[in-house]
Amino acid sequence: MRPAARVQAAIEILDDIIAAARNNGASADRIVAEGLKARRYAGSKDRRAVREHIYAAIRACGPVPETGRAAILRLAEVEPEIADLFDGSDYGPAAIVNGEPVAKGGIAPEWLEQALADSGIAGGAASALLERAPLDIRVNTLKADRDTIELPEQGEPLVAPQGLRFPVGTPVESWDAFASGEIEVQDGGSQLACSVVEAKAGETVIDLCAGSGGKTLALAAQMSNGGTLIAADTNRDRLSRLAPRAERAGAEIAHTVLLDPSREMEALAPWEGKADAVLVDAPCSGTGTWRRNPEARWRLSETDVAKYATTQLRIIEIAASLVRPGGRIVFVTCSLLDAEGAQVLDLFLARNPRFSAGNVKLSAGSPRGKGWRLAPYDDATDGFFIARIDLVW
Ligand SMILES: C[S@@+](CC[C@H](N)C(=O)[O-])C[C@H]1O[C@@H](n2cnc3c(N)ncnc32)[C@H](O)[C@@H]1O
Repeated sequence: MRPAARVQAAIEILDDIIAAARNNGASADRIVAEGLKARRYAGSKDRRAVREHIYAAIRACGPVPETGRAAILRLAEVEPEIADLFDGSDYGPAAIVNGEPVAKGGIAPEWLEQALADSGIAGGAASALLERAPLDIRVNTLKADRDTIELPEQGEPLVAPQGLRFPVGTPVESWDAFASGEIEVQDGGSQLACSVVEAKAGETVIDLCAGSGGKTLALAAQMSNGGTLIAADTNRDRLSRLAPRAERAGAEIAHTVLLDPSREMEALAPWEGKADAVLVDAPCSGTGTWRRNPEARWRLSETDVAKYATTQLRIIEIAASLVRPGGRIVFVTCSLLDAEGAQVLDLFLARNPRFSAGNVKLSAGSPRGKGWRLAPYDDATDGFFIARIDLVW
């Protein structure tokens, strides 16, 4: 494909991404994969170039653009060489017309940019939300150790005790150490959030929103495979992906429990008042993970954020009925909005006087309200709100 044809392909695929974002349709990743598959004539270099144009355009537009063409024209403001490819040639985009609509730049839709600013994320801190994320792994201490593991490439050690960082695109999943479960792909921030649980061998620990078990595996390693580790979630599909991962990682203690979304305690009754620690890695808007999923910001509404906050509070209250006196809850969201972090924590503490905010002992991040925050700009991790909540009496 000629460079101009690649730009036209990006415009067409962006049109589908924009329509899907407006109608809650398929994810950008899936649309890009399908759009490239449909263009059989595109070679691997073409595919890479089209994909890069698409994601660069998504990052360059704040609010949802009207069209794919307007999105690429916005990208051309940041990367002027793109404008030269609007040459009206065969299979390329038509020449630019004076006064043609160009999508708006910025970080996100206006209301969301404001909500982030109100939560202390503005300027460089806001732009950093859209930078490309590096590739982090966690060395699985059930099978190896960061100090002695031998890998095909040398990673940069992270603040997270077993974390290593590699450049984007490093094929870690094809390494022997991945197949044998010695390493897991996990953002450094996510590793730090797990470390706040301080899970120990012999304890009873519940990962209440386990999903496909990224954090469960880290907890099993913390517990040296000793004790009781429950991985619960309401999503059958996600939870079913945990078993093969746990097997590869040698996480023998991880036991899955599928929850009914409105009657979670029915399946969790055996652990009522018994857990030493409950991790609530709650569903959220994901503003802290836009580096990996920049189109997510086009799908959010203020109502969504309010709904997430309500769900988060509900799930922490479920966790509260699971911990034993002296036990702890670790509440985590991958969002930088206070509405899904510090404010939810305040509300929970106000409604549950037997609990108090505990110390988050991390060597990265900074305090936010009664909790802690990791942010791409300051900490070079995904964005997280993390709080420890202790059951004091
Ligand atoms: C942020 S994701 C968890 C990611 C996972 N902990 C990991 O590290 O890969 C939030 C999870 O909460 C689950 N969830 C939503 N409502 C829930 C509920 N009422 N009880 C438990 N889990 C719930 C979702 O299905 C989703 O998998």
